[in-house]
Amino acid sequence: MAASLVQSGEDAFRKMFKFYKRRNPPPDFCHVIDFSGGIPNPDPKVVPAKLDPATVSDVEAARLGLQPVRDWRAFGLQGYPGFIFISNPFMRGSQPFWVRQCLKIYPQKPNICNLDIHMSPSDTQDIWGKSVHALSSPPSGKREPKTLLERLRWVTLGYHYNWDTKTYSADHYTHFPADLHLLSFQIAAACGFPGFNAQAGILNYYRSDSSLGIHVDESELDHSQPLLSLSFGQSAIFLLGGTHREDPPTALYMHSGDMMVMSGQSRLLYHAVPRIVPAPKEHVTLEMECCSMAPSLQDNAVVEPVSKQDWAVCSQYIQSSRVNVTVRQVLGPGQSFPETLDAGQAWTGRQQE
Ligand SMILES: O=C(O)CCC(=O)C(=O)O
Ligand SMILES: [Fe+2]
Repeated sequence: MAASLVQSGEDAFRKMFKFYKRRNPPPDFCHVIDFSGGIPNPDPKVVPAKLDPATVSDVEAARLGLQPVRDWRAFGLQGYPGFIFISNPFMRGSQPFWVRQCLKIYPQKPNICNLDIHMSPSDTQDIWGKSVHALSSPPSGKREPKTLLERLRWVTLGYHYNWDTKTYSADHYTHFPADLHLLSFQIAAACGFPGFNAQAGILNYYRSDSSLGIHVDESELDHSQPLLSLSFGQSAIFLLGGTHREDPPTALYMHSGDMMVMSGQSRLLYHAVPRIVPAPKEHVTLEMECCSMAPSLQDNAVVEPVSKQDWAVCSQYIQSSRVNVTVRQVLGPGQSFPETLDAGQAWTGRQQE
């Protein structure tokens, strides 16, 4: 049985991935679980998840642009212990701040992005600044070269993930953004993981035809801490599989503002994003009302108002794109990288090959 699956190359996960990626004819999305709204056809797998509202005060949540934890709509999935889906817990008008951070701030140096591979640091120094003019101008009708922002595919934060060796290393670390660190700390605390320490982040930038292949995130050395995932902009079909690559997955919609927490037995599950789909209209228009947000902000808020100019660029970008942020704790308390995993040596070795 296993041999025939391997021969045909069509195990259940790959089959499902191809099904949802297909353009012609487009797939039927009727089996994709949608946690947003009232869940008109509740899927029997979906169960309410219990959070811990006492761990995050309403004031602390509001500083980050989050609703009080008791109002969050959180779900689990039968058969996936430790998986928690939080359906957009952001206060209306606060997503634009996080979108702006993902597009304008987090791609800045010393963070690392895909463009660094073929460009010099001075060329990738100011991706936002070099892109805003073209992105704010009305289309000229001519074929314009893509801006750096449009060519951005990934950014790494904190311990920078090495895509070749699939490792993190002690000597490849830069300061993790404090605002995202605090947001992650509070989300994890509400989900029963007090003390979560965001040490690495990967931002993925998806265009409408992008996808992300089947993988498991296992490079972190401490798997007792959850993996957090936040999404903004257009929606995605997310496939959540099992502990084996070929296990059949469950398909979920991930909309703007939605969060996933993969913990416990679900921390090391295979997953993939076969397709980006247009966001339901009301999600983007209502949730992204940024200019009405300013009066409701507290004095010590982390979330700041986004200027009209910045928002013009961000809103144009997310009309056809999705940004996903995964946040990871790499090391447990007191843990350090083993000597043998010195990525400096591993890296040199590869270059000499
Ligand atoms: O885009 C997503 O929803 C998933 C991203 C992901 O799996 C990753 O960055 O490891
Ligand atoms: Fe992943």
